[in-house]
This record gives sequence, structure tokens and C-alpha cells, in this order.
Amino acid sequence: MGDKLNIFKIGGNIIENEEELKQLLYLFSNLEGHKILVHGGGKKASELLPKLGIKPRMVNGRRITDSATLEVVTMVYGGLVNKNIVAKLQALGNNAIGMSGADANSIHAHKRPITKIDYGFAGDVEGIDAKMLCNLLNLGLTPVFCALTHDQKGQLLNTNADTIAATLAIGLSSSFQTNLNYCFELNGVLKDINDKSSVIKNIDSSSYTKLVDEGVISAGMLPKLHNCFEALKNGVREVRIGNLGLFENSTTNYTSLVL
Ligand SMILES: Nc1ncnc2c1ncn2[C@@H]1O[C@H](COP(=O)(O)OP(=O)(O)O)[C@@H](O)[C@H]1O
Ligand SMILES: CC(=O)N[C@@H](CCC(=O)OP(=O)(O)O)C(=O)O
Repeated sequence: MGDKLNIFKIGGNIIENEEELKQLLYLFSNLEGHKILVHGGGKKASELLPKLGIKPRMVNGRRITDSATLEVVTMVYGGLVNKNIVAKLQALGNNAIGMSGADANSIHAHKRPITKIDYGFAGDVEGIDAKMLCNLLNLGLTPVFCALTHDQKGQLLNTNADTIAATLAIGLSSSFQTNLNYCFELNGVLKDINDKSSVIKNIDSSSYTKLVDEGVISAGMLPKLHNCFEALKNGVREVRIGNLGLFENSTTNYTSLVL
């Protein structure tokens, strides 16, 4: 098996918190070896859309993306958020390169088929160009992915950032020993959503089902955990959810997922 690869996905709340983002990028830039950062920005988009007269619409944690919404998320995710993070990593001495799925045709996707719900220009991912990304990593570059993909016919697609992170991790797990980290504003998956210290240390497939049935896990955490288990089932070595504790060596500060 090849070198280690650390993939970190950062969520909207961290992106919005200047101090936390600064700390996170500092810790990320100090990680040894190959690394990839994936960012969302859903919160920023949801704040900006109404200011432009567009109503944000989410169903099951996924954004309904009409053409006006697509224009805004392209500007926010691919422009403002991505370029800010790349510039900050450059300032920390990391040779970061901003990416969407369209850049270098890195992620292959198609428009989500219309079933009961028409999600509009939302992308479902098929896979990645692992060889090209290995080459980028071996050049010493740090790819920074936003939540946009394309259909290879010229259409950009809004794509959940958690899914992009899992897809990259799966696609690169035969070339690298891949760790996937979901970094958000809490220290992990909580047993009691009102008690920030109630972090569940380990979740396996059967305790996951139980936690969902008990209603402990809800909202954005549902698709996140689904992506975690998909990654573990498909060759990713380690999957963890937490906050800045993910960068510490202690095992107490985050949730580890096991099959
Ligand atoms: N048991 C739980 N533990 C922690 N967070 C939970 C739990 N159940 C639901 N959540 C919600 O999931 C959210 C994280 O999902 P999401 O907003 O999609 O993350 P991200 O910011 O990474 O995109 C948390 O802000 C929290 O409100
Ligand atoms: C299709 C879809 O839902 N796309 C997401 C992409 C951004 C994202 O995933 O942002 P967070 O990780 O910060 O939530 C959205 O527009 O909200």
C-alpha cells in the first residue's frame, strides 16, 4: 500500500467562523504528507440567496438548485470560499490549488434524475480521475475542492460536499492509505444534541441503525454518516467526525466510524 493521504472536509459553520477557520487551516497546513481539503459553504449560500431575491430551498439536506441558485452557488463555492481558502493556505506555505469537479475533469457526475423531487442542477457523482489526482498530489500540490461538479457536456452541477469528500477518498484508497475526516462545529456525533460533551466515541453499522431509530441522529448528520459508511465499505482505512480535536493524537476528541 502507498503513502498516507489525509482528506478533510470542512462544513459551512467553520467556514463562517473566521477564527476557527484560521486555526483549522493552520493545523491542516502542518499535516505531514499528501492531503486534500474539501469545503462546503451551504450556510453562506443560504444567507446570500435571499439578499438576491432567491428563496433557498432544501429537501432532505440537499439544495434544490434552479438556474438562478446555480449561478449564486457557483460564485460562492467556486469563487469566494474556494479562493479565500486557497490564498490562506498559500500564506501558510501550502501549495494549494483550487478545484471543482470540472477542473482537469477530476470528478465525473451527472444531473440527478427527476423522481418524486426535482432537485434541478444537483449532481450525483460517478467517480474520479484518480490517476490525474495522484499526479497532482505527487507534484506536492494540495487540492482544495469546492462543492461543484460537471456533466462533461458543459453543465455545472451543485454537489453535496460530504459526498465529494467520500468519493475522493474511495477513488484514491487503492493508491494511498486514506483517512477521511469530517470536521464541523461539534466535537463529534453527540448522544444528546443538547450536551456538547456527550460525544459518541465509536459508531458501527448496528449502533448507527439504533441511533437513527432512536432519533439521536437527524438532519445533516444522516447523509454525513451514510457517506462515512460508504467510504469504509469501499476501502477507506479510517473515517472520523469531529472538530479541531481531529488533529490531535488522542482518540477521545472525535467519533470514529467502524464497519
Ligand atoms: N447526534 C448528532 N450529533 C451531532 N450533530 C447532529 C446530530 N444529529 C443532528 N446533528 C446536526 O447535524 C449537523 C451537521 O450536519 P451538516 O450541517 O450537514 O454539517 P456540515 O456543517 O459539515 O455541512 C449539526 O450542526 C447538527 O445540528
Ligand atoms: C446539492 C447540495 O445540497 N449542495 C450543497 C453544497 C454545499 C455543501 O455541501 O455545504 P455544507 O457542507 O457547508 O453543508 C448546498 O448547496 O448546500
